[in-house]
Amino acid sequence: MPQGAYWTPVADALAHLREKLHPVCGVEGIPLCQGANRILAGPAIALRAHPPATNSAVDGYAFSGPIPEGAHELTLVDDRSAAGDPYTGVVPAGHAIRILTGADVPQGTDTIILQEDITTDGKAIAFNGPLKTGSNARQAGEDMARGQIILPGQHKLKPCDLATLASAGVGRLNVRKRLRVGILSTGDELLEPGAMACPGKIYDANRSMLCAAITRWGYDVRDLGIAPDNRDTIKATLDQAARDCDVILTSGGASAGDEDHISALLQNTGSLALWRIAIKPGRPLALGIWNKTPVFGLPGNPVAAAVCALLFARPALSVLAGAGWVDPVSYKIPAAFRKNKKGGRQEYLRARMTPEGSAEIFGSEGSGRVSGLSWATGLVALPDEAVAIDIGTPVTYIPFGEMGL
Ligand SMILES: Nc1nc2c(c(=O)[nH]1)N[C@H]1C(S)=C(S)[C@@H](COP(=O)(O)OP(=O)(O)OC[C@H]3O[C@@H](n4cnc5c(N)ncnc54)[C@H](O)[C@@H]3O)O[C@H]1N2
Ligand code: MOO
Repeated sequence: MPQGAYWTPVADALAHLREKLHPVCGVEGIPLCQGANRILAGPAIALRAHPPATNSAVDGYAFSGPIPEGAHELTLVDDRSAAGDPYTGVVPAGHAIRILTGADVPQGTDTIILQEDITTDGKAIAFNGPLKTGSNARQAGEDMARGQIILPGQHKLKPCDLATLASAGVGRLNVRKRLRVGILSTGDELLEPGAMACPGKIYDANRSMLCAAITRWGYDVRDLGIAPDNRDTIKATLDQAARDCDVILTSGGASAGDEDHISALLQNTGSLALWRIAIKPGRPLALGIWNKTPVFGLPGNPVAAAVCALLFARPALSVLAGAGWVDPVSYKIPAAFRKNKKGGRQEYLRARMTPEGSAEIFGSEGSGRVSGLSWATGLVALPDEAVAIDIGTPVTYIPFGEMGL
């Protein structure tokens, strides 16, 4: 650790964000079909029981149970109950009725036998017991009761949640308005991807990555482009962005070099809350406020920008967007590598899980080695303190998928 500066521990930086941030997005009503990735403004209540009526889980025959052990014969009612076209009469005792999967179980019946388990001449069915009452029937409300809370407020909706809500009769949702996230790259050296290459220039890797992550997280991306290393231009860009966005993510210029304008500008406003974090990669993360809008000054090196976005921006944006703080889900798996880590800062290594279920790491820890981000399927997180990792030592693995990527 370089001397002469204070390095905020990762846990302190996360605690600071968690304490200071609060939801900034209003509420709007939307149709259910647009709900994926949106955040519920309040609990979702089942407007209808699911299933709404007891229905059949199979194609077969319905009758009144229980049926004792032995051979049985039941006379068939000359009708049927089908999904969407239920039988509305009453099935008399000692009778059975043809029933199809999903059809309401008619009055006078409560038990269904699979069509494969009977023989029939079209007038009666013959089969062997025993059958318990309720066999092959899906009871009304067994999945969701009317009035039940089916999803809590602050929940970010997954595609499968839309099936749950639809089944419970919910057609419209009250959700948080989408968080507007500005993404700005800074640096004279940056070119738009695909532009004519020239000496001294590199392609902007961070903006596409960050814009895509923001979209995956369900937020509204405001692409602020590339700003040159000119303090007035960056200042004007931030002024406009603070009007158009709820939060701004920048990359580059977060350190303390002559052209590191983001940290300098935030420092000038007196709002640079956190700057140097005890983390590798990502040491010069600059967290501040620009005209009341939170700014995440991510480091320029793409790997550091990715790690800081996942570790700090993701939970913070989740709070701002109304979904509350989210910790990444991690797994303890054996290391497939050796490393002697020094104490003082947390380290995040590009990693992937081997077919045997252990964690291998990318060949280089250089935070400009962007290809390692594509190689990896997640990160191995190493603690602040010194650790000696040998093959088989349990390490913390966080799949990118658990961080919404
Ligand atoms: N004296 C010190 N120097 C540096 C320190 C330090 O603590 N003291 N930290 C180093 C670390 S660690 C990092 S990370 C970088 C971060 O610095 P900045 O955030 O100021 O980033 P830049 O200097 O602007 O850029 C760093 C590096 O990344 C490239 N870059 C920037 N933006 C992009 C982009 N959008 N796409 C692709 N590559 C990008 C840039 O060209 C530089 O190579 O500071 C160290 N120095
Ligand atoms: O944050 Mo830097 O990327 O550690 O090299």
